[in-house]
Amino acid sequence: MLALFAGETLRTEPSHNVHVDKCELNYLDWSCRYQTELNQRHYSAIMFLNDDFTGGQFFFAYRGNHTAQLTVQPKCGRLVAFSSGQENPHGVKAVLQGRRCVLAFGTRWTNDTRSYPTTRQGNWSNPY
Ligand SMILES: O=C(O)CCC(=O)C(=O)O
Ligand SMILES: [Fe+2]
Repeated sequence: MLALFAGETLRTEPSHNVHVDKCELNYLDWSCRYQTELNQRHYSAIMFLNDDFTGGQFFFAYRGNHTAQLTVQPKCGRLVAFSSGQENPHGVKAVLQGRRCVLAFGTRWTNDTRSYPTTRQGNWSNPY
């Protein structure tokens, strides 16, 4: 059953599909394709900037499917931080009403100062 409150839109598709920040997921076998790019993320964080909307929960998904394992209710000032690899597939449920604002951080912890190509070249590999 789906309850709809005043002003909400009927929307069920996620606002942000389940994904992994560090790599591109192949949804057929949930394997990861890594980029050898300097912008590859190691750690991610999301800061919620408001909570005057409905829906839009952040969730960590079970590996291998798109359902929520752990849901985080957006709250202004709340920070969710996690490592960016395959261990943390996540997404955002449908925003039903209002505007959802977040600040997304991505960090890369490495002493590696080599420069990497900024475009995908051939097969991707994980240098780490
Ligand atoms: O908006 C969010 O809560 C998550 C966004 C996200 O997962 C991302 O930018 O990679
Ligand atoms: Fe993400």
